[in-house]
Amino acid sequence: MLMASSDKHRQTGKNRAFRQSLGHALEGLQALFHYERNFRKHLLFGSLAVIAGLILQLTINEWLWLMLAIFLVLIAETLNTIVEAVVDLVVGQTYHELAKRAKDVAAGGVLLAALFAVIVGALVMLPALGRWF
Ligand SMILES: Nc1ncnc2c1ncn2[C@@H]1O[C@H](COP(=O)(O)OP(=O)(O)OP(=O)(O)O)[C@@H](O)[C@H]1O
Repeated sequence: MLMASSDKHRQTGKNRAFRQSLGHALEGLQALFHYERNFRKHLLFGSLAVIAGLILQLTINEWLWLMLAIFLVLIAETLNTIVEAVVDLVVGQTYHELAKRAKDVAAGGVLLAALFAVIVGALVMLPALGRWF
């Protein structure tokens, strides 16, 4: 369930300038961080992986895989949040089978991305740990 955020200017039309588009995109990231516990959790895991990568001195290829895995999870969280918001907007508190399917599928997408991140994490970190010791 998502919390509604207030739009100070109540804009419903198109953004007029790049700065305005960027501002709204940053507001979106702020909302993700503020309202989505799972997004914060994944951001924390991603940050820990980056710290581990710095300590283990990953190669450029290992960094690329790690960044792909981290951003994939965060983007999946973003899509999951969009689905939750739109479903809640459409059905509100009403139970609906399609609302359940949409939210469960969105959550499944996050799970797939998280599995990919665990696999990449293991494939990248284990050899790096081997080199470190
Ligand atoms: N309107 C609805 N109709 C039917 N099932 C729903 C509905 N809203 C939520 N659900 C079910 O409850 C689950 C949790 O929904 P909720 O909106 O609370 O997600 P959430 O806990 O915020 O998810 P996440 O853990 O991904 O942040 C959904 O995955 C779905 O199975």
